[in-house]
Formats: sequence, structure tokens, C-alpha cells
Amino acid sequence: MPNFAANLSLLYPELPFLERFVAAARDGFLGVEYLFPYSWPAQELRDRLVDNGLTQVLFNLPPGDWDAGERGIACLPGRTAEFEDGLGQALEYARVLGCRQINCLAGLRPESLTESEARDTLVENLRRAARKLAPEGITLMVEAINTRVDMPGFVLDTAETALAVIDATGEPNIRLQYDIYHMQIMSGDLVRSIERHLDRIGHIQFADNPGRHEPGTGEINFGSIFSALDRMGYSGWVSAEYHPSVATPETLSWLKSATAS
Ligand SMILES: O=C(O)C(=O)[C@H](O)CO
Ligand SMILES: [Mg+2]
Repeated sequence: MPNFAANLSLLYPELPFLERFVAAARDGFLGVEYLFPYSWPAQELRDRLVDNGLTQVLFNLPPGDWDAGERGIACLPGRTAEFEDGLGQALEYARVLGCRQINCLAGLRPESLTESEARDTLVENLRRAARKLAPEGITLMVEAINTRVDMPGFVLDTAETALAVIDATGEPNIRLQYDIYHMQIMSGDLVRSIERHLDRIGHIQFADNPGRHEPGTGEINFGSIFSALDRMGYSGWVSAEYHPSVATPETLSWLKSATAS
């Protein structure tokens, strides 16, 4: 069975954020991730992890002005100083939380920016970030996000475009964050695609499609995918990043089935 984590930004929306840790542990998750830790003191988050025996699996670098629609600043040439500051802040949180993986959101490309300007800036920022994180034993993740439904304009939309950027950095501690939901929308052929990129994948997330809800609400065969991950020997985390269609504990039959098998 894969090591399952709960994304606390999306799961348990029925609870205040800090109460989601205990709920996730009670429901059988071993790890948690969330989009951003920065609104809470790191020590407070650490206490929740320790009290509930949970591993902090991942969080994202500061994304710019999220409420204004920004989805990362790593591809934006005028924002490199802000990117650097955000990296420092993320590193401080990672140290306190014992977190070994940080995701870098590449960002949306404004029309005023050419594709190659965005890509060059992204590669340079990723390289700098990876070099800063390497001595701390932290792996930088890069995620491809679907541009058809959720994030039109996001600069990395397939596993292949994300891997090309990772290759261009030449840094060994950058890996692909493979989100099954986004990849189903952009490319499909999930098991073969995961198998093809297995040695480059550092982290996996999932939701069913369409709707981005729990497994069983859409078209993806999760039983088959989770078995395939075991068969391939995938040893990283697999994180539930979906919008529950009902109260979260009622959406976890996939976890019970995976635990039973
Ligand atoms: O949207 C996703 O799939 C993510 O994993 C990012 O962290 C947030 O946009
Ligand atoms: Mg994701």
C-alpha cells in the first residue's frame, strides 16, 4: 500500500484548519501536506504534527499574491528578489516542520512575457532554489498543472514540459510532482505515464476527474493505479488533494480498500 497523506488545504473543509491534523490522524493518514504554512507560527504547526504522530510531507513556496490570482512567481523576471525571500521563509518553516519536500509553483505567464523569457527565469530560479535546499537534504518539486480547466496560462502543463525544465536546471535534487488529476486532464494513459517517469517522480497527488472530488466520483480507476504504484515499487508519498463531495470521513472508502489489500 502506498504511503498516503492528506492535503489539509482541501480535505476536512468542515473543520478549522488547525483541527484538521487530529482528524487526518484519526482517519488513518500518516502524513499531511497543505498549500501554505505561512499564516501560522511554525512551532504551532509542529506541535500539531508531533501531537498526532504525523509527518509533514510537503508545502509550497510562497506563490505571490494568491488572492489576486497569482499562482507562483518563479517564471516572472521582475520578481526574483521576492522569490529569493520566499525561499528563505520556506526554508525556515521546513526546518521547524522537518519537511523534506518543497513544491515550487511555476506561475502563470503574462501575455507581455515570451515563452522563452518565462522558461529561462523559471530555470534560473529553480536552479538557485535547488542549490540552497540541497545542503539541507530537501528536494524541490515541480508540478505540471492542467491548463484546460483549472489554471489556464500555467507555464508547465504536462509531465514532459516540467521534466524538460528540470533537466535544464542540471540540479539533482529537483523532481517531478505528479498530480494524477491534472495529468488525466492533459494526457491520460496514467499508469504508463507514471511508469515512464517513475525514476523522476518525487511526489504524487490525486483527485478524481471530472470534479476534483474523491476517488469513485469520476472516471479514474484508483484501485488499479494504487496497485500499479506498489508493483512499480514507488516508495514516495501519495497525497489526497481533492475537494470532498460530502463530509471528509465519508469520502475515505478508497483508503480503507487500499489498507485492506
Ligand atoms: O493545484 C495543485 O494541484 C497543487 O498541487 C498546488 O499546490 C496548488 O495549486
Ligand atoms: Mg497538485
